[in-house]
Amino acid sequence: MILLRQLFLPVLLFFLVVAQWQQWLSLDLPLSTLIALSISASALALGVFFKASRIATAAILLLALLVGMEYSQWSPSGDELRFWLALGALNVALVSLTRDRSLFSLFGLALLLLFVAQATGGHYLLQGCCGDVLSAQWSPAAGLPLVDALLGDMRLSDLLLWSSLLAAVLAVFWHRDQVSIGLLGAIALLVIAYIGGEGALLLVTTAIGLLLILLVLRTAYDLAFLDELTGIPSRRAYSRYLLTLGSKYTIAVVDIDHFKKLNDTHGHQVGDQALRMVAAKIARYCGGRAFRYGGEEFVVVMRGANRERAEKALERMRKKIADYPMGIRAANRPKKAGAKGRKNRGQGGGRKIHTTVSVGLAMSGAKTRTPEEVLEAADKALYRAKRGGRNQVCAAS
Ligand SMILES: Nc1nc2c(ncn2[C@@H]2O[C@H](COP(=O)(O)OP(=O)(O)OP(=O)(O)O)[C@@H](O)[C@H]2O)c(=O)[nH]1
Repeated sequence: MILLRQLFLPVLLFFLVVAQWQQWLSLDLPLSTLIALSISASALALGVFFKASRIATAAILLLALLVGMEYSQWSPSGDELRFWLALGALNVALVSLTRDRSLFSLFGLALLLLFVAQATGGHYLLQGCCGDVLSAQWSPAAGLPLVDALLGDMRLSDLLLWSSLLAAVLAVFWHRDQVSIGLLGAIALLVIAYIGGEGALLLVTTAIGLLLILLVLRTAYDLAFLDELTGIPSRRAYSRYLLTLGSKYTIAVVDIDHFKKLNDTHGHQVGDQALRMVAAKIARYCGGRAFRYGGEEFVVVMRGANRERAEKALERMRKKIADYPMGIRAANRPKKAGAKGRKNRGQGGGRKIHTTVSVGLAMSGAKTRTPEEVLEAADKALYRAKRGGRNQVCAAS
């Protein structure tokens, strides 16, 4: 597999050179087709590069559709085009339901083989024996009026298309991530091509290619700038955000109290759970931008240097965290579902704990001109909050 991964790009380039030389591929195409092809190929390359295999696989399907249209002698009827679009949409939905795995894994190769088998099988079936199947409609089934009403006017391709939309919606609920939302968007665009026919195809494939590129870039951005554990922006994002600040701003440092004790008493998993809970509350109630600075420390940046407003927001945030009863997960929590598993899940035997935070804040001003100086002043204020008994907000004097 490693050899395959390393040889992928040279082999692809070699194939392109040979294909051009042998005139299997011609670049003598309309500009709009070349643009659509280049955008889809770029989405594929970015997907492979950033290991976003679901996006890369969707790009492969898109390229297959474009290449099929442009390079084969195939000029599809309306019914045929709708069939291929619906089959493409179904495969995108299938990809959306899977997890990101390397394209060069056995699973990735099996998926590619499945696409090739579908393309060849479908092509020969439609050209050969079974072209009629495309225009065939549902024949009423005895005693099933609801099914008849639902499937009444549907052709095979309609059924494939609606199933793919349904599967993609399921994938969104299952994964709850932006890739599955993006792939649902790609299927919605395929629906437009399905309705618009050949005239809409190039525009739609170009739009899907652009959507896939944006999706890879967004995923890469999140990898670089979001904290993996808590999901809020990381220290790197904080450094970037500082570059956008004007001269008046407030920085607060938020630190979880007695976090080492919490880890020692309940274990690191519960510690992580507390970090996630606190991060979510800070992001929601802090009144500015929240970042995980490192360990159990967060920073909040607010535009403007209004001490009263900042203190009010941070005090509310502190109280929300202190009042939140966090149900702790039992270390011996059963993995399998079942009556016992359900009873203990998320409860740690029914126990709730309360976590508190201490906050120090400082504003930019005559003595604190740079963000580093403001952060240092906020850190000193935090130290006073800890010394003063924790679970409080202190402002730099
Ligand atoms: N579970 C978990 N623990 C972490 C993580 N990062 C840092 N820690 C722990 O955070 C603890 C920080 O402890 P201290 O700096 O002594 O602070 P504290 O116990 O909160 O004490 P005070 O700040 O004085 O209230 C250490 O035990 C670290 O192991 C993490 O990502 N997950």
